Amino acid sequence: MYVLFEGIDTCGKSTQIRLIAAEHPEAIITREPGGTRFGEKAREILLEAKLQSKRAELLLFLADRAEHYEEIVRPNRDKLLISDRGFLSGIGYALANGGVSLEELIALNHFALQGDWPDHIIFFETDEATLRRRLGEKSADGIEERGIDYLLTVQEKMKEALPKLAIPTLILDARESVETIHQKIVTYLGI
Ligand SMILES: Nc1ncnc2c1ncn2[C@@H]1O[C@H](COP(=O)(O)OP(=O)(O)O)[C@@H](O)[C@H]1O
Ligand SMILES: Cc1cn([C@H]2C[C@H](O)[C@@H](COP(=O)(O)OP(=O)(O)O)O2)c(=O)[nH]c1=O
Repeated sequence: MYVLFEGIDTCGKSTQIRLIAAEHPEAIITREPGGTRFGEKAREILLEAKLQSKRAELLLFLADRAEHYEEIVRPNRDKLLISDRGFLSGIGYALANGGVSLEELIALNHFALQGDWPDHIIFFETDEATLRRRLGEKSADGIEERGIDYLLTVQEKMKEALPKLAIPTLILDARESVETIHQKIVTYLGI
């Protein structure tokens, strides 16, 4: 079962993944960008967010995704496989950057993932006040430095894309307690 944890920065993805990892030592936990040797190098470049071409940035995220699929997802498809971000981030951030349509992004991601979409998406929705507070408590990487409005636009783009993807999705309110959210995820996934 291939599950994406999705949502903008600080919505609580890593916190929830850590709880599942502790309860399920057999789970394969991975992330995008990253998760492979190539991916960790790509991640360093991508998080600096210094590429001048948004297209180059998008293609590097997609190259990371294709390698991640081949090395991590495909061989572990039948295990509990949880990824901290995946192609929904790919779509949301790229739409917020502009210059590419949702239809093009679906086709590009279909290519990178060999048409093998995740089984479920766990989507965390946050709000401006929570985002502001949580971002204030951590040091920003290059992408986060693009600002609050940018991240809220990314969230809107992800929400708009979800119905077009037809992937079973659990939508969570990021403001709820860590334990409430955890229980909702465990019940939804049946794990
Ligand atoms: N449900 C929650 N309620 C309050 N604080 C939370 C909750 N989930 C996560 N946090 C806190 O918010 C911050 C960002 O959480 P994190 O899991 O790292 O988000 P993400 O992986 O989505 O960037 C951390 O300081 C974390 O402890
Ligand atoms: C997977 C992916 C991530 N991103 C962005 C989202 C994040 O800002 C960054 C990954 O950072 P990361 O530290 O993994 O996210 P978080 O702060 O939520 O823990 O890359 C894209 O722009 N496109 C993509 O395809």
